[in-house]
Amino acid sequence: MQIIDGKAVADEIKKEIAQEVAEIKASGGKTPHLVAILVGNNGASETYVANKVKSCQELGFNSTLLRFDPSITEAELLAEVQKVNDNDDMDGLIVQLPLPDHINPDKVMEAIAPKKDVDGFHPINIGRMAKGLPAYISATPQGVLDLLAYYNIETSGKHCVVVGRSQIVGLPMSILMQRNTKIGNCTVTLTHSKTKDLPAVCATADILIAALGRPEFITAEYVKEGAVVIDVGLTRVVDTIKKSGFALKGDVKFDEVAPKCSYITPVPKGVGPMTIVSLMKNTLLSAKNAIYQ
Ligand SMILES: Nc1nc(=O)c2c([nH]1)NC[C@@H]1CN(c3ccc(C(=O)N[C@@H](CCC(=O)O)C(=O)O)cc3)C=[N+]21
Repeated sequence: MQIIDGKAVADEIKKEIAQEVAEIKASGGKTPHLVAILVGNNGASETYVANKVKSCQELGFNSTLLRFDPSITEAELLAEVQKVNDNDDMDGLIVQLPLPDHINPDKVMEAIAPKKDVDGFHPINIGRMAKGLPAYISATPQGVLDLLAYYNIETSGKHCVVVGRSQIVGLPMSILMQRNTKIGNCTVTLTHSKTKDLPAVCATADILIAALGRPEFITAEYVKEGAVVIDVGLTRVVDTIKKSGFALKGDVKFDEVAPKCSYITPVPKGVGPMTIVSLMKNTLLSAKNAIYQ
């Protein structure tokens, strides 16, 4: 059994990106600029956005954090998105989710110019990704692909079971794993809350990707001997012993599942750090006009 070290892989890729950005700057090219919009003050969102801004600083990117009060109207937020769309210096825009209930996230995602949609959430990018055309691929699924590639994990012909059909992880993950690409060519089963006999279905997986958002839901009975298990879950659970008052839990009950696996990602330091790296990579692609000319 091998534990996939997402943090170490992320750090290595970050070094490569920083090197490339230094070269771009030295030759007078465009410094990548990522803009993050944060509405309200959700504790977890604060941490994630702070991590993104910090990564920009480490890699030599410019970054702008636009914070808005939770009372901002949908129309006002859409106008703010438009301002970023119209600003040629700004290469990438992410609007941190979740948004307050009175704002429709789909409307906001659709308002972001596809060429600045480094989250890969715009219908154009999802459609282009599904067709195998150049597109921004959403950061978490891209991070999972990069981890599988880094560890030379064979995917072709394997049965991949994805648990969870979210627009930002489960659904794109299932599309990516079946594509005719180096990491791909899986037979994919996308499971969700209405799936019958979920433990039995999961137990047929060569590659099991857990992205349902329920802490420690995937126990040993869901896992086949020798499977590759990728844990995308990240839930804050109250833990009064911890200084922060919470512990981070994945969707997989690590201690009982790990002994059965060939490879497994931990939480934290698994998929999470790769998500941020993917976002940085997409922002660099945007600054280079590599996806949209
Ligand atoms: N528009 C938008 N784009 C996103 O990409 C997006 C989002 N909204 N909303 C929330 C999710 C969540 N997400 C994470 C990013 C980094 C870590 C990460 O760095 N995790 C560290 C630990 C972080 C910690 O200590 O809390 C780890 O797993 O080791 C986790 C989760 C991006 N998201």
